[in-house]
Amino acid sequence: MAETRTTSTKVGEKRTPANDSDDLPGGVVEELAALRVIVEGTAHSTGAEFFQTLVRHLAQAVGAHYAFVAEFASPGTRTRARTIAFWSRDGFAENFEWTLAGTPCEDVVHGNLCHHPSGVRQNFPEDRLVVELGLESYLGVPLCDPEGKVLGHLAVFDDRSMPEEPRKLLIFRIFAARAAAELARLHLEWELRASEERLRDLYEEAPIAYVKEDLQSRFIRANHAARRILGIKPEDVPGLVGRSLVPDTPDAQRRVQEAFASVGRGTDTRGAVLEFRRKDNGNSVWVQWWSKPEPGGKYTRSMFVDITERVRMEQEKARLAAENVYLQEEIKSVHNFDEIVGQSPALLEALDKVNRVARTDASVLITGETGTGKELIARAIHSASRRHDKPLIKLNCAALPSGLVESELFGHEKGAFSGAISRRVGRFELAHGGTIFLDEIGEVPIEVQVKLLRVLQEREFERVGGAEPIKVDVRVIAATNRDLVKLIREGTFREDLFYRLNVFPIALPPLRDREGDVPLLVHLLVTRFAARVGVRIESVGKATLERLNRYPWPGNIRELENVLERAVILSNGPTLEIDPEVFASTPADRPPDANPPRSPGPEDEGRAVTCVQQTTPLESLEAITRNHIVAALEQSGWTIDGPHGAAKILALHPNTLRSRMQKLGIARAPHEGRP
Ligand SMILES: Nc1ncnc2c1ncn2[C@@H]1O[C@H](COP(=O)(O)OP(=O)(O)OP(=O)(O)O)[C@@H](O)[C@H]1O
Repeated sequence: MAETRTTSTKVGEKRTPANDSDDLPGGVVEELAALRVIVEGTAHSTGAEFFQTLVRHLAQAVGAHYAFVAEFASPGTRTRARTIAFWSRDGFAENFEWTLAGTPCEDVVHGNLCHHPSGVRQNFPEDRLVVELGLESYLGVPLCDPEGKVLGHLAVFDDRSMPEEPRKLLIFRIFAARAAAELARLHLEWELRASEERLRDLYEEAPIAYVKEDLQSRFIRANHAARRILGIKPEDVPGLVGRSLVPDTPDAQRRVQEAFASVGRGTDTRGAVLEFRRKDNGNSVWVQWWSKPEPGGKYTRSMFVDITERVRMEQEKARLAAENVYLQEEIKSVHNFDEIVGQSPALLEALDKVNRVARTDASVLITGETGTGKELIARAIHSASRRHDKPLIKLNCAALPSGLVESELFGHEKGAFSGAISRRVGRFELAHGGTIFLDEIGEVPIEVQVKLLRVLQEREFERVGGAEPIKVDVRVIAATNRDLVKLIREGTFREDLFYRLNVFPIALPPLRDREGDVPLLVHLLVTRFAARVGVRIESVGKATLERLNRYPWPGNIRELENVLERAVILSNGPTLEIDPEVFASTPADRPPDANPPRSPGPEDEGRAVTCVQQTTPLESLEAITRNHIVAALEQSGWTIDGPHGAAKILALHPNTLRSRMQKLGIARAPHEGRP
């Protein structure tokens, strides 16, 4: 083994170039030349290129055959190193990796400058490189970051001896300082890149949607969640105008305008609720959206979460609430459609049509005078149809101010939003799967008729104030007591709508044309009212029945119901009698064919009204009942029980009378004493 002299200086010891140069008489020129080489050679390069330039010039400057700069092979373990640039005699050699133990570099990476002027081969027989290259000498220095942490090392070595020369050492140190600075810079850059990558991953994979956009809502960046919610591909992102995905409905536009107006102020803490259409399939998505402008004021960072599911649930809740209200109204009205009474050929013909059409989905137009049973027939069609377990939704088009008919039929989008989506569901949506019964169809305002026509033709419509088409599967049954053909002539009813509705017409005969049906109806209705009022009626007087039969019933069955209900309330015994006076001032004695009563229309309002006023109670039935009970009480001196009591006069059980008095709020005035 050759004699070796090893110098080892701990990193951090003060060995400045100035100290070394003091020992260098006349070496200044060479140092300057070396410095120039290093500055000029590396000034414009960084990274791998910088290190290549550095090792080449270093080898030249110190007159060694070999030079390399190396770093730790993996940042965690410091047992292996790899070269970043390796100058070998007269060219760059391939970089390589090696285990530090048993090599001259081992001591260097622990923070020491090591100089082996000779004998390296003998001292490090396990080092393959040393042996292969037949090395004699080695000079190595650790490369540290500003905090003193060793990042790698710089070494020159030779197959000749390398005597200790302070001038060479100085040059070597200058190169080392440059290399250390670049290595430290690279490490910082890597760390920065890694942390940026981590942030990018976080941004990209975050479950919340993030978008960077300009104040015109032009997208700059959108993370994965944002792209997924809006149905956009990565290549769609740059330049996509977010607002172009907002549907063109007044409500959606208003929301987005308000949201962007508040961006300058920073959006409110609850987040704006916005509606978008997905770019890929046009489906509706709802998001809760927050946005904050960047300090420069040119861009804004937006963040949103998908709340479509929540909104749908709220909409469904609203729909169910509307349905619930409607169904409760329905329950309150008594449906006796199982009791269509009559055997007149005219009625049987109508019922035969009901049977035929019920099985189909055809639209039906029921015509007939008022009170002929049009609604009853509509219900009968629905309950005999395949839709019977779905709702039958009714709308009396004459019962609403014309301005409300449209929103009642089709629903409307409501503007205000304070945490919940508020919209009104129309009758058509409620009837989905079932039947809609449009009573008094002749009263539908002409402007709404177009929309109605579209539902009939295309089975779709938009809510008032909405743009989204809504598909429905609804069977339409309409009814009217007006002459629609006349309305068409007058220009208040659309002909095309008429033909759409009139696919299957059913004309209900007026009661006066239903021969033999009056006695059957009288029997049914008297039994029903007697049970309801709580009186016992066994028969109807012969003369009364005759009068009922002869009377032309301009108000049809509804009028018959009213007359009979009043008669039952006023009845005094088991045989129902009706005062001939009830019919006296009516056209009852007139032969029906001579001057048949017509249903009241605007053109003959005066006559019809007179007729109805004469035959129907002017007061409500409740008022009549009340007056009648009070009259009986006054006659009995407010005595309820006993042979001369009011209960006896009224043929009621005393307890029934008491409860009825309580219900109607009948009480004796204080000065009349207690009953
Ligand atoms: N054939 C019938 N048998 C028993 N009751 C009937 C019959 N037809 C109608 N009614 C009864 O007569 C009343 C009026 O019927 P409905 O309301 O169906 O008539 P309408 O033609 O729709 O009346 P409007 O044109 O005034 O709306 C209801 O109480 C109904 O139950």
